[in-house]
Amino acid sequence: MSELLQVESLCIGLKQTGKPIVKQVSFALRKGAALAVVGESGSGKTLTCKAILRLLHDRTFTVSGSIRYRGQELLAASERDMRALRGNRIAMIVQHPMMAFDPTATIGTQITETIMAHRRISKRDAYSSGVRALERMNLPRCEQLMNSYPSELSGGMLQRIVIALAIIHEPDVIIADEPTTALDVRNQSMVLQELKQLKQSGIGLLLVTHDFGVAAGLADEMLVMREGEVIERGTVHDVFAAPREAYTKELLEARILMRKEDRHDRDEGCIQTV
Ligand SMILES: Nc1ncnc2c1ncn2[C@@H]1O[C@H](COP(=O)(O)OP(=O)(O)OP(=O)(O)O)[C@@H](O)[C@H]1O
Repeated sequence: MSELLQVESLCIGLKQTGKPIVKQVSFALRKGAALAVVGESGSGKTLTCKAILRLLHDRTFTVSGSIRYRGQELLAASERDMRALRGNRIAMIVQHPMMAFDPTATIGTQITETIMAHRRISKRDAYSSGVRALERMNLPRCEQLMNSYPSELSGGMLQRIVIALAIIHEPDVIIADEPTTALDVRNQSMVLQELKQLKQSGIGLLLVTHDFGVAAGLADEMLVMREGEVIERGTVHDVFAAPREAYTKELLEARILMRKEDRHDRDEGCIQTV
Protein backbone atom coordinates (compact mmCIF):
# COMPACT_ATOMS: atom_id res chain seq x y z
CA MET A 1 0.00 0.00 0.00
CA SER A 2 1.62 3.28 -1.02
CA GLU A 3 -0.79 5.39 1.04
CA LEU A 4 0.55 5.65 4.57
CA LEU A 5 -1.93 8.04 6.04
CA GLN A 6 -5.49 8.81 5.06
CA VAL A 7 -7.36 11.55 6.82
CA GLU A 8 -11.03 11.85 5.93
CA SER A 9 -13.54 14.48 7.05
CA LEU A 10 -11.55 15.28 10.16
CA CYS A 11 -13.46 17.61 12.46
CA ILE A 12 -12.08 19.00 15.70
CA GLY A 13 -14.21 21.07 18.05
CA LEU A 14 -14.04 22.53 21.51
CA LYS A 15 -15.90 20.29 23.90
CA GLN A 16 -17.10 22.99 26.24
CA THR A 17 -18.56 25.41 23.72
CA GLY A 18 -19.06 23.09 20.76
CA LYS A 19 -17.13 25.57 18.60
CA PRO A 20 -15.74 23.87 15.46
CA ILE A 21 -12.03 24.49 14.91
CA VAL A 22 -11.02 22.04 12.17
CA LYS A 23 -13.75 21.37 9.62
CA GLN A 24 -13.99 18.38 7.28
CA VAL A 25 -10.27 18.17 6.51
CA SER A 26 -9.27 15.32 4.17
CA PHE A 27 -5.92 14.35 2.68
CA ALA A 28 -3.69 11.38 1.98
CA LEU A 29 0.04 10.96 2.42
CA ARG A 30 1.98 8.57 0.23
CA LYS A 31 5.29 6.80 0.80
CA GLY A 32 8.21 8.97 -0.28
CA ALA A 33 6.01 12.04 -0.73
CA ALA A 34 5.75 15.30 1.14
CA LEU A 35 2.49 17.10 1.71
CA ALA A 36 2.64 20.67 2.96
CA VAL A 37 -0.15 22.10 5.07
CA VAL A 38 0.06 25.85 4.75
CA GLY A 39 -1.99 28.57 6.37
CA GLU A 40 -1.83 31.55 8.65
CA SER A 41 -1.55 31.27 12.41
CA GLY A 42 -4.62 29.77 14.04
CA SER A 43 -5.89 28.02 10.90
CA GLY A 44 -5.82 24.60 12.61
CA LYS A 45 -2.58 23.10 11.29
CA THR A 46 -1.10 22.03 14.64
CA LEU A 47 -4.37 20.62 15.97
CA THR A 48 -4.66 18.51 12.80
CA CYS A 49 -1.17 17.06 13.42
CA LYS A 50 -1.86 16.40 17.07
CA ALA A 51 -5.14 14.69 16.19
CA ILE A 52 -3.25 12.24 13.95
CA LEU A 53 -1.12 11.17 16.91
CA ARG A 54 -4.18 11.30 19.18
CA LEU A 55 -2.49 13.91 21.34
CA LEU A 56 -5.58 16.07 21.83
CA HIS A 57 -7.06 15.78 25.27
CA ASP A 58 -10.61 14.49 25.12
CA ARG A 59 -11.56 16.71 28.05
CA THR A 60 -10.96 19.72 25.80
CA PHE A 61 -11.57 18.55 22.24
CA THR A 62 -14.01 16.44 20.25
CA VAL A 63 -12.48 14.68 17.26
CA SER A 64 -14.47 12.92 14.54
CA GLY A 65 -13.94 11.60 11.03
CA SER A 66 -11.34 9.05 10.10
CA ILE A 67 -7.55 8.87 10.40
CA ARG A 68 -6.06 5.69 8.99
CA TYR A 69 -2.43 4.66 9.18
CA ARG A 70 -1.71 1.82 6.75
CA GLY A 71 -5.42 1.05 6.87
CA GLN A 72 -5.67 1.00 10.69
CA GLU A 73 -8.24 3.42 12.09
CA LEU A 74 -6.37 5.49 14.65
CA LEU A 75 -9.44 7.17 16.10
CA ALA A 76 -10.60 3.73 17.24
CA ALA A 77 -7.17 2.36 18.25
CA SER A 78 -6.37 1.51 21.87
CA GLU A 79 -4.03 3.78 23.81
CA ARG A 80 -1.58 0.86 23.90
CA ASP A 81 -1.58 0.64 20.09
CA MET A 82 -1.12 4.41 19.87
CA ARG A 83 1.89 4.27 22.20
CA ALA A 84 3.43 1.65 19.92
CA LEU A 85 2.82 3.85 16.88
CA ARG A 86 3.97 7.19 18.30
CA GLY A 87 7.65 7.70 17.76
CA ASN A 88 8.09 4.24 16.25
CA ARG A 89 5.93 4.39 13.11
CA ILE A 90 4.80 8.04 13.14
CA ALA A 91 7.29 10.55 14.51
CA MET A 92 6.80 14.24 15.13
CA ILE A 93 9.24 17.11 14.92
CA VAL A 94 8.18 20.34 16.59
CA GLN A 95 9.03 23.98 16.08
CA HIS A 96 11.17 24.62 19.16
CA PRO A 97 13.87 21.94 19.43
CA MET A 98 14.99 23.24 22.85
CA MET A 99 11.67 22.08 24.28
CA ALA A 100 12.37 18.52 23.14
CA PHE A 101 15.30 18.17 25.54
CA ASP A 102 15.88 18.10 29.28
CA PRO A 103 18.33 20.98 29.95
CA THR A 104 19.94 19.12 32.88
CA ALA A 105 21.11 16.03 30.98
CA THR A 106 23.63 15.62 28.18
CA ILE A 107 22.43 14.91 24.66
CA GLY A 108 24.12 11.49 24.87
CA THR A 109 22.24 10.51 28.03
CA GLN A 110 18.93 11.58 26.52
CA ILE A 111 19.51 9.82 23.22
CA THR A 112 20.70 6.64 24.94
CA GLU A 113 17.67 6.61 27.27
CA THR A 114 15.27 7.20 24.38
CA ILE A 115 16.74 4.30 22.43
CA MET A 116 16.68 2.03 25.48
CA ALA A 117 13.05 2.92 26.19
CA HIS A 118 12.04 1.53 22.80
CA ARG A 119 14.45 -1.36 22.34
CA ARG A 120 15.97 -4.16 24.42
CA ILE A 121 19.55 -3.10 23.96
CA SER A 122 22.58 -2.55 26.19
CA LYS A 123 23.58 0.97 27.22
CA ARG A 124 26.79 0.73 25.24
CA ASP A 125 24.98 -0.38 22.06
CA ALA A 126 22.35 2.32 22.54
CA TYR A 127 25.12 4.91 22.84
CA SER A 128 26.83 3.70 19.64
CA SER A 129 23.51 3.63 17.84
CA GLY A 130 22.95 7.25 18.99
CA VAL A 131 26.32 8.32 17.61
CA ARG A 132 25.51 6.65 14.28
CA ALA A 133 22.14 8.42 14.18
CA LEU A 134 23.85 11.79 14.62
CA GLU A 135 26.36 10.90 11.92
CA ARG A 136 23.48 10.10 9.57
CA MET A 137 22.31 13.71 10.04
CA ASN A 138 25.75 14.86 8.89
CA LEU A 139 26.39 16.43 12.27
CA PRO A 140 30.03 17.20 13.03
CA ARG A 141 32.04 15.76 15.97
CA CYS A 142 29.24 13.45 17.09
CA GLU A 143 31.08 12.02 20.14
CA GLN A 144 31.58 15.57 21.41
CA LEU A 145 27.93 16.37 20.71
CA MET A 146 26.86 13.40 22.82
CA ASN A 147 28.70 14.97 25.78
CA SER A 148 27.12 18.40 25.31
CA TYR A 149 24.19 19.90 27.16
CA PRO A 150 21.31 21.31 25.07
CA SER A 151 22.12 24.90 26.09
CA GLU A 152 25.60 24.53 24.54
CA LEU A 153 24.18 23.88 21.06
CA SER A 154 22.52 26.10 18.47
CA GLY A 155 18.84 25.73 17.59
CA GLY A 156 19.85 24.35 14.20
CA MET A 157 22.07 21.67 15.74
CA LEU A 158 19.34 20.72 18.20
CA GLN A 159 16.75 20.48 15.45
CA ARG A 160 19.00 18.14 13.48
CA ILE A 161 19.45 16.04 16.63
CA VAL A 162 15.65 15.98 17.05
CA ILE A 163 15.39 14.69 13.47
CA ALA A 164 18.12 12.11 14.18
CA LEU A 165 16.11 10.91 17.19
CA ALA A 166 12.87 10.95 15.23
CA ILE A 167 14.24 8.56 12.63
CA ILE A 168 16.09 6.26 14.99
CA HIS A 169 13.19 3.80 15.07
CA GLU A 170 12.75 4.07 11.30
CA PRO A 171 9.25 5.55 11.21
CA ASP A 172 7.49 5.68 7.87
CA VAL A 173 5.66 8.94 8.59
CA ILE A 174 7.19 12.12 9.93
CA ILE A 175 5.01 15.02 10.94
CA ALA A 176 7.11 18.16 10.96
CA ASP A 177 5.34 21.13 12.53
CA GLU A 178 7.14 24.32 11.50
CA PRO A 179 10.51 22.52 11.68
CA THR A 180 12.52 25.48 10.42
CA THR A 181 10.61 28.47 11.77
CA ALA A 182 12.83 29.00 14.82
CA LEU A 183 16.08 28.68 12.82
CA ASP A 184 18.36 31.08 10.99
CA VAL A 185 18.61 30.85 7.20
CA ARG A 186 21.72 28.62 7.15
CA ASN A 187 20.30 26.12 9.61
CA GLN A 188 16.94 26.25 7.86
CA SER A 189 18.51 25.10 4.65
CA MET A 190 20.46 22.30 6.39
CA VAL A 191 17.33 20.99 8.13
CA LEU A 192 15.39 21.17 4.85
CA GLN A 193 18.16 19.22 3.17
CA GLU A 194 17.94 16.48 5.83
CA LEU A 195 14.15 16.32 5.46
CA LYS A 196 14.50 16.09 1.69
CA GLN A 197 16.80 13.10 2.10
CA LEU A 198 14.32 11.39 4.42
CA LYS A 199 11.63 11.84 1.81
CA GLN A 200 13.90 10.34 -0.82
CA SER A 201 14.48 7.37 1.46
CA GLY A 202 10.74 6.60 1.32
CA ILE A 203 9.39 8.35 4.41
CA GLY A 204 6.07 10.17 4.04
CA LEU A 205 6.43 13.72 5.26
CA LEU A 206 3.58 15.85 6.53
CA LEU A 207 5.02 19.32 6.65
CA VAL A 208 3.23 22.09 8.48
CA THR A 209 4.44 25.54 7.63
CA HIS A 210 3.25 29.07 7.15
CA ASP A 211 6.17 29.58 4.77
CA PHE A 212 5.46 29.02 1.08
CA GLY A 213 9.22 28.94 0.41
CA VAL A 214 9.66 25.90 2.67
CA ALA A 215 6.67 24.21 1.04
CA ALA A 216 8.12 24.90 -2.41
CA GLY A 217 11.51 23.47 -1.47
CA LEU A 218 10.24 20.23 -0.04
CA ALA A 219 6.66 19.32 -0.83
CA ASP A 220 5.02 17.69 -3.81
CA GLU A 221 1.47 18.64 -2.92
CA MET A 222 -0.03 21.24 -0.66
CA LEU A 223 -3.18 22.13 1.20
CA VAL A 224 -4.01 25.68 2.11
CA MET A 225 -5.99 25.99 5.34
CA ARG A 226 -8.00 28.92 6.55
CA GLU A 227 -10.11 29.06 9.67
CA GLY A 228 -10.03 25.29 10.00
CA GLU A 229 -10.98 24.50 6.42
CA VAL A 230 -8.99 23.35 3.42
CA ILE A 231 -9.66 26.09 0.90
CA GLU A 232 -7.20 25.06 -1.81
CA ARG A 233 -5.22 21.97 -2.71
CA GLY A 234 -3.05 20.72 -5.53
CA THR A 235 0.51 20.10 -6.56
CA VAL A 236 2.90 22.73 -5.25
CA HIS A 237 3.64 23.68 -8.83
CA ASP A 238 -0.02 24.25 -9.72
CA VAL A 239 -0.88 26.18 -6.56
CA PHE A 240 2.13 28.45 -7.03
CA ALA A 241 1.60 28.92 -10.75
CA ALA A 242 -2.13 29.55 -10.60
CA PRO A 243 -3.60 29.99 -7.12
CA ARG A 244 -7.37 29.91 -7.35
CA GLU A 245 -8.32 31.42 -4.02
CA ALA A 246 -7.82 35.10 -3.19
CA TYR A 247 -6.48 34.05 0.23
CA THR A 248 -3.76 31.86 -1.34
CA LYS A 249 -2.81 34.74 -3.64
CA GLU A 250 -2.56 37.04 -0.62
CA LEU A 251 -0.30 34.57 1.23
CA LEU A 252 1.89 34.17 -1.84
CA GLU A 253 2.12 37.92 -2.36
CA ALA A 254 2.99 38.43 1.33
CA ARG A 255 5.78 35.90 0.92
CA ILE A 256 7.16 37.63 -2.20
CA LEU A 257 7.02 40.99 -0.38
CA MET A 258 8.86 39.57 2.64
CA ARG A 259 11.59 38.18 0.41
CA LYS A 260 11.97 41.55 -1.33
CA GLU A 261 12.23 43.30 2.05
CA ASP A 262 14.81 40.74 3.21
CA ARG A 263 16.87 41.37 0.10
CA HIS A 264 16.50 45.13 0.52
CA ASP A 265 17.64 44.90 4.20
CA ARG A 266 20.63 42.78 3.19
CA ASP A 267 21.55 45.24 0.43
CA GLU A 268 21.23 48.18 2.87
CA GLY A 269 23.45 46.27 5.31
CA CYS A 270 26.07 45.83 2.60
CA ILE A 271 26.02 49.51 1.68
CA GLN A 272 26.41 50.55 5.32
CA THR A 273 29.35 48.27 5.91
CA VAL A 274 31.20 49.14 2.69
N1 LIG B 1 -6.36 24.22 24.06
C1 LIG B 1 -7.08 25.03 23.27
N2 LIG B 1 -8.23 25.57 23.73
C2 LIG B 1 -8.96 26.39 22.97
N3 LIG B 1 -8.64 26.73 21.70
C3 LIG B 1 -7.51 26.23 21.20
C4 LIG B 1 -6.66 25.36 21.95
N4 LIG B 1 -5.60 25.01 21.19
C5 LIG B 1 -5.77 25.66 20.00
N5 LIG B 1 -6.91 26.39 20.01
C6 LIG B 1 -7.40 27.23 18.92
O1 LIG B 1 -7.54 26.44 17.77
C7 LIG B 1 -7.20 27.20 16.60
C8 LIG B 1 -6.22 26.44 15.75
O2 LIG B 1 -4.99 26.29 16.47
P1 LIG B 1 -3.69 25.64 15.84
O3 LIG B 1 -2.65 25.64 16.91
O4 LIG B 1 -4.04 24.36 15.21
O5 LIG B 1 -3.32 26.70 14.72
P2 LIG B 1 -2.09 26.73 13.71
O6 LIG B 1 -2.64 26.86 12.35
O7 LIG B 1 -1.19 25.58 13.98
O8 LIG B 1 -1.38 28.08 14.15
P3 LIG B 1 0.18 28.43 14.39
O9 LIG B 1 0.77 28.56 13.02
O10 LIG B 1 0.14 29.71 15.15
O11 LIG B 1 0.76 27.28 15.19
C9 LIG B 1 -6.66 28.54 17.08
O12 LIG B 1 -7.68 29.50 16.93
C10 LIG B 1 -6.37 28.30 18.53
O13 LIG B 1 -6.58 29.46 19.28
